[in-house]
Amino acid sequence: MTNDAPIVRLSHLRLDRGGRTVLRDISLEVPRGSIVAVLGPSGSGKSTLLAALTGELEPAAGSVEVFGQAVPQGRRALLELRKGIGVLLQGNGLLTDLTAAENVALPLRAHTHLPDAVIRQLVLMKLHAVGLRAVADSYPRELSGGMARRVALARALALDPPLMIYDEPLTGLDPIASGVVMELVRRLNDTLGLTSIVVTHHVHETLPVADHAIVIANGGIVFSGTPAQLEASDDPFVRQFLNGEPDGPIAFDAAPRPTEAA
Ligand SMILES: Nc1ncnc2c1ncn2[C@@H]1O[C@H](COP(=O)(O)OP(=O)(O)OP(=O)(O)O)[C@@H](O)[C@H]1O
Repeated sequence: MTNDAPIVRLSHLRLDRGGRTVLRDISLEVPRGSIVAVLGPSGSGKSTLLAALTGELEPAAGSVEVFGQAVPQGRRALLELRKGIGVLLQGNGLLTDLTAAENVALPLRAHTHLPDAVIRQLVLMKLHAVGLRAVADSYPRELSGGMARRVALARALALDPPLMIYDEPLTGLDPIASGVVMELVRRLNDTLGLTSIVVTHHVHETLPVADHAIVIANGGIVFSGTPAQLEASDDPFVRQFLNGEPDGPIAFDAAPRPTEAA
């Protein structure tokens, strides 16, 4: 792929789950080096969109390209693709009986044949990148929530993936820890030359570090533009979402919605 080709390209994508259309006509290009925020209320389909990026969910229509290629369907090709995508899942997913360093080493042990001493050095570099080299030998229970999230981030970076996906990276964090994590997301993106997709309903913490934002609601994209354009939008969907209002044009899960899939 050429240098200016988008890292991710979604084209008229439709995603179904459980016989129901969750998202329809989703088109998005994520340029190399950018941070794109995917925003939307609970149940709007953010995790479903991520599942399509990692190949867990096949498109019902349209296409998903990552690194200039359609997301493959074969197991082996998918594993290869996923090595290039660092995922920070909701929660930390740290193994509690392993130290921070041992947690960060897991992907290196699973996917490389590097000697232990080299793995240790790489792990310390990743922990240094998130400002936590000093806690390499601490266990997750000895870390604050924000520190544990950063260790999980170091683990997601272990294999030097060009694309990072953050799924609700701020869940359970206080405002200060949230600020630290989001600044880290921006700094790592820029210093390591990454491209990042941040899926979240934490709009106000995420917009300051994002280059582009989309809002999904009612099964589709209701906004796509810069954070400044989002803040200035007077679209009723956008205003309802930004202000966290229960009543408005965004239908929440309790309301039935038409399906294409059934
Ligand atoms: N495996 C599944 N089978 C059937 N329906 C599903 C499945 N997973 C999700 N859904 C439905 O798809 C819709 C979107 O869910 P999704 O988890 O993608 O939303 P979300 O925006 O990530 O929500 P949250 O912010 O609460 O995590 C919901 O209505 C959900 O009930």
